[in-house]
Amino acid sequence: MTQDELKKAAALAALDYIVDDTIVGVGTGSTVNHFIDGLAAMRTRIRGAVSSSEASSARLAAHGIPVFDLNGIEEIPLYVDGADEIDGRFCMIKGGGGALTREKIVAAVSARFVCICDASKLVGTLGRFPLPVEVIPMACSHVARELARLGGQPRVRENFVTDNGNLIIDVHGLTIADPFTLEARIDQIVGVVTNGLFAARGADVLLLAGSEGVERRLRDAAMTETRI
Ligand SMILES: O=C[C@H](O)[C@H](O)[C@H](O)COP(=O)(O)O
Repeated sequence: MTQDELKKAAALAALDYIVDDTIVGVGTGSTVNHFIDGLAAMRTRIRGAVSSSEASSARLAAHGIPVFDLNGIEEIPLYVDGADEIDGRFCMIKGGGGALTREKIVAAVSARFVCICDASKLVGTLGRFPLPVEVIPMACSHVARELARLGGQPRVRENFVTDNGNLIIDVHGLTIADPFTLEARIDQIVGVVTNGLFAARGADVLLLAGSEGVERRLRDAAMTETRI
């Protein structure tokens, strides 16, 4: 199977987690696009979605799925999103598509985070994928210097502006042994909006697609594994 076929398999497995008559939290990226396309067939069973990016909102709307403003929503039972890397503790690097801030916001108010990935995303230690950091434009040089002090090689993402009108610095060369501490440390740098480490709010369920099928891993059940 190609990587895209694996992404689709993981995405479609997440449809089993849909709760009828609720609002679904929807992430961003090529894996999530398959989820949105699958969700279209179930749109009469849900009230609609809260989206983490303009791109996902447009795709949801094109399928006739209502997209709600998060501020009007009290409860999101389920958030479905991909990741650039995920480790054994279900901490993730996200933001390869630049949607990390809205993703982190929607994930923060969702009861359950289901991460959908092809098997290449599972790593022992986070950091091979450059860590995205969203920054206020006027603080870009300051934040880059601070990130270099933490041991990374910061590079401003070229020709890219986030949905929030900010810039992304991708930090290369990090070996992230303690994602919880690093996430909090980077957030303390003045000018940082969000960083792409999702440790404090990691995934609850991982749907990992490989050549043998989609493996479901649960963080809170001592890494129980079942084939589905
Ligand atoms: O900003 C983008 C998101 O964090 C994505 O979930 C992440 O980059 C994974 O994307 P993809 O599903 O395209 O590999």
